[in-house]
Amino acid sequence: MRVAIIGTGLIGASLGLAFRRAESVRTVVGHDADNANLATALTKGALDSATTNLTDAAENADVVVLAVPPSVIERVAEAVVPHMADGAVLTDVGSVKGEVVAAMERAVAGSNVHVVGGHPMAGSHEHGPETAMADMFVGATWLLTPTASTDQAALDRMTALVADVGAQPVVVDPKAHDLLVAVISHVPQLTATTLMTLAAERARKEDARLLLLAGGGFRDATRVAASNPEMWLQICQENSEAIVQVLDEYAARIGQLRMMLHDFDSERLSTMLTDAREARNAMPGKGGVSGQLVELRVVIPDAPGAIADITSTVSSLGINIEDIGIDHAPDGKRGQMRLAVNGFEAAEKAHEALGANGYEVLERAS
Ligand SMILES: NC(=O)c1ccc[n+]([C@@H]2O[C@H](COP(=O)([O-])OP(=O)(O)OC[C@H]3O[C@@H](n4cnc5c(N)ncnc54)[C@H](O)[C@@H]3O)[C@@H](O)[C@H]2O)c1
Ligand SMILES: O=C(O)C(=O)C[C@]1(C(=O)O)C=C[C@@H](O)C=C1
Repeated sequence: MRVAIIGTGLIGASLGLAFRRAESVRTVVGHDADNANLATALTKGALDSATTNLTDAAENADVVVLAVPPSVIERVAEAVVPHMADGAVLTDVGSVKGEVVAAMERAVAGSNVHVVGGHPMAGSHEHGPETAMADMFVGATWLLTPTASTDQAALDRMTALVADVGAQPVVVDPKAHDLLVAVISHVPQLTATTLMTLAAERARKEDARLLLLAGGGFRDATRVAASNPEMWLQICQENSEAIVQVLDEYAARIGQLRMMLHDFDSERLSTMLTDAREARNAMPGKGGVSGQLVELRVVIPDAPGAIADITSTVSSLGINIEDIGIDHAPDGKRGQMRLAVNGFEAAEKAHEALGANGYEVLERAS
């Protein structure tokens, strides 16, 4: 299969790297309006070939993936469709679907090109091809958003392609998609933004040391506040209706929480904290992991080879690291590495081996 990727930024280049390892993909051609991003994607090995001409990229492609910002999807779709092969599939990776899918369907009207909207639930707060990763979609959910007019064979083709890059395809209606992601992606981003702004302003006005005090909790809760503002402005604009609906509910819940604290209603507060804890612990982990994920927190010095020593100690036991992250201490001299492994037995073994190598380890179900 020949695939064209339009927009070789973070998601487009990651997809190119993943496609080039996928069995069903023979050739990956890329185009980007920014020549530097196109060249970086090519150098990173995300593309078999690159072209600065948009319509050349779409020529003879079996699948064209639009990995551009949501606001330009319609314009780019209109430009590529007349050049696409008979029966080809036009898809996208945009974070919003209702309006975007409708725009792509308008662009294919009268042609024999089939639209299947898509949205990988994986990414990062970074942007651009420099931080692209071949494994970005492994184990991630990939939402596919057919409509009443979607061709079943095109949906089947996209389902197989998504599975071929290691993701889990999930079919959902475009409007329903927008409300779902408002809850689990868009409002969380705005919450992180609000929290970060609050802390940064207090640090500026009251105590400059405030942000130095931040531990893993604040860092985890605000990571996505470092995302690309231009992209989020577009996401907010395109999904404002659903976001406002969820923000209203969120604001009402914050109001209830405030009242519980004001009146110190320990019973209701305790119920809320307990329910949230249970829901968080029951959250499905990384796709493909059938057992209980257990997190090991390992204190690491800021020294060459420390990360490699920890990961090789665990992998030499034949234990797969399912997830990994590092929280840096504000002084930059130490940090905590978070490793998730599958099951308590594996966690015990890894814990013991790391302890024997002199590392301080904390273990908990994740
Ligand atoms: N970043 C994430 O975590 C994430 C996750 C899932 C989906 N998405 C979606 O993926 C899409 C791309 O996001 P990204 O994070 O890769 O952004 P990015 O900024 O890294 O990449 C976008 C690329 O599109 C290019 N581009 C812009 N206008 C263009 C045009 N008219 N023609 C050709 N190329 C053009 C840019 O030069 C850039 O290289 C967006 O629709 C976003 O909503 C992002
Ligand atoms: O930063 C990350 O880890 C993300 O995966 C980003 C994230 C998300 O909210 O989950 C952000 C927007 C995209 O549409 C999909 C993914």
